[in-house]
Amino acid sequence: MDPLRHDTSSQSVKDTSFEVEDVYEDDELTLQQSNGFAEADVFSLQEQQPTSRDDTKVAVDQKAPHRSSSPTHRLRLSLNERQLRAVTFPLQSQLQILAGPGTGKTKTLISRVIFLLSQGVHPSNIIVTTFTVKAANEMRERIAAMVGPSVASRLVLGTFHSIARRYLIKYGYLIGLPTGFQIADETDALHFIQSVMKEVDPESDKNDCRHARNAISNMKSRAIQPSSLSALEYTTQEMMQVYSLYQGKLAEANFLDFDDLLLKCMELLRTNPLVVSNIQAVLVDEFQDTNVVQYQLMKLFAARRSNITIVGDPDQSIYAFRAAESTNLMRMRQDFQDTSVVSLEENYRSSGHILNAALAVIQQDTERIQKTVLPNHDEGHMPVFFPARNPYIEARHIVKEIQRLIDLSCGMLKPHDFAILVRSARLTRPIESELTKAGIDYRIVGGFRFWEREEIKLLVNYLVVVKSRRSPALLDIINSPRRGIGSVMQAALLNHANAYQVPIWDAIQRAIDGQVRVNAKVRSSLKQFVDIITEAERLVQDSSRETPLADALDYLITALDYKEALRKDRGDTWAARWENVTDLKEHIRYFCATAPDPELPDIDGVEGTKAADDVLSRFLATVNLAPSEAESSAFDPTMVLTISTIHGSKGLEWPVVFIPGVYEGSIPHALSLAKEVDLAEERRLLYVAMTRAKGENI
Ligand SMILES: Nc1ncnc2c1ncn2[C@@H]1O[C@H](COP(=O)(O)OP(=O)(O)OP(=O)(O)O)[C@@H](O)[C@H]1O
Repeated sequence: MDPLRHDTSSQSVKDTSFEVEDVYEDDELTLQQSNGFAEADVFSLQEQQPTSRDDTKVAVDQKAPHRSSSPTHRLRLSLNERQLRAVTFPLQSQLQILAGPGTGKTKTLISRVIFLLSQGVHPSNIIVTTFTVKAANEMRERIAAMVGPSVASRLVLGTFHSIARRYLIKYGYLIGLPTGFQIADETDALHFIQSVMKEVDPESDKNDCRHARNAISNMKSRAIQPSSLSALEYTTQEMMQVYSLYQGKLAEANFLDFDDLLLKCMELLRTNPLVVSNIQAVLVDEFQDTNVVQYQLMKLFAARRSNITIVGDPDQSIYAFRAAESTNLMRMRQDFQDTSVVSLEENYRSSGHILNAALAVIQQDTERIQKTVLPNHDEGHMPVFFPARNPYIEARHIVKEIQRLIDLSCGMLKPHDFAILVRSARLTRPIESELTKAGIDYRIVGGFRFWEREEIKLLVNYLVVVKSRRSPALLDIINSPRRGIGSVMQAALLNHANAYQVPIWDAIQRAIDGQVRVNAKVRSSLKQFVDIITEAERLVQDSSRETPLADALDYLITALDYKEALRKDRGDTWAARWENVTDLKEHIRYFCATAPDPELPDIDGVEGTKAADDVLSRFLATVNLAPSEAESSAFDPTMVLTISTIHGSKGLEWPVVFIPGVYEGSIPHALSLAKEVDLAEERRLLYVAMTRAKGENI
């Protein structure tokens, strides 16, 4: 048998007696067997189900001298009894690991992946979904530390969106998806909506467009198609028309928006289940925040063997505004009647007082399912409530406290041990200015994406247009940096394109050829613009170059005289902006040097497309799917404090956490006060924020 192809036979813990060497060619795993024990043996010891944690340790310790180097052995020692039970649960089962914050859900999920590998499941037959790209990267690193990077890199691990994209790249043709599709980010999607809204309702403004965008995305995350009858329960006839035209625009330009990635993948797997016939296990992190479509995708991924492990905490469901459905937990139990539930109860993160304070918040929700969360640590210090009269006093207090704690700990606590978690981005300004005054370095994550900075977005938009001339980003870059193609000229090009039903790019070409009336200066600017895009495209496609994408970016920066343009137009901020551009250059060089995810494995009986995923498309996809900051790593990371939105802090932890702006109108948000269900989500939000804190002594 080719070890790197899939075993399509079913497996269970009990019948998997072969050793890992038998299954993989990968050196990492076989090396780890050099002590003479198959990993499967190590874990199958757990099948004895020891009666207490101490018993477990004794049983393991007796064997320890023989296998102290085994990663799974080390892993097993670090798990408590319930975690171990969840980790070693039989294959071919459906398991919900439900637990409060800091109880080791993520750790347990990672350990289960290691367990599955030790049972002979090939990494490319395991799908693991995470909620963010950052979480996926961290998880892959932690798994790689135990089984080696080559095995870890073969896991199909990522967000639902990135996994869906990988399937569509390889098999999208089976549902008629043209190759080379691009992902429409929020700005692109809004552009498409705007052009549609102009047709449907010429009076519409930006707010209407945003409303339409949200309404459509909401319908898509419930798998409601423009044609479906039930749609009218959610929206109006006019909105359905906008939805339908919007889909047409996306298709015409060969774009998929974020929701489409999931919907198209669902269509692919429904009509061609063979493409996931190799999948032996599906694991889902942060299950409480999955929406209907993601739930369906999970089922489709697992269609062949129904081996599903999910971890979640209904109390941490904070994405209802994105149509996340905490009812998916019940749905799963209905769909899979044999679903087992393991609950973890010990909180290893927070000190007793922090945990109790957080529980006092969440327990106000009388509708929630009660569950036990017990502190594993001492009580520690009481959390502090500091009533501040205004945000400036609050910011000064926070920064003083940080300095005091660093001094008090004689430097044991460093800036990276602190996080400031905010309800919304606008709360950070006074805090940032106090931190700057105090000389404390900080990074901002979640909701303030590097990629959304103006100077970065512009260069990325150039690359988008290099990839796809039909991108709506074309109008964002045509006069930026300024080249005399102002709004009147742009409107003329747009009118021509609409009148002759041609893309704007063609209208530009026609203007250069003299078919559209423009003055000589504009013509020359248009020509210069077209030449820049064409040359950048040539460079990207030049396979004789080592780093064609990085070379194309360097060319763009030079051809646009970008440094000078920033200096001229961006006042005092130009130097900081130029630094970001330098970071982008470095990031792209690094990206070019990093190997892409290995291709999804070939499946017998179904042809996959090859080489559709060029370097520029891959880069643009990582930009679009990136959750947070790309930070310059020029400084000492321990000296950098974190500012994050609460939403962006999911799954993370710090010794000391500050939560500014906890007052009615902020948390809970003013818009949530009227409805109990919204209020409950606000409580969960505060609960998530509070439970990120470990306590200063931990
Ligand atoms: N059995 C254990 N023994 C010691 N420490 C543990 C154990 N299980 C988990 N931990 C530690 O507890 C902390 C929280 O673990 P983890 O992040 O996996 O929890 P979680 O349940 O996913 O948290 P959350 O849902 O709040 O993000 C981590 O520092 C982890 O290393």
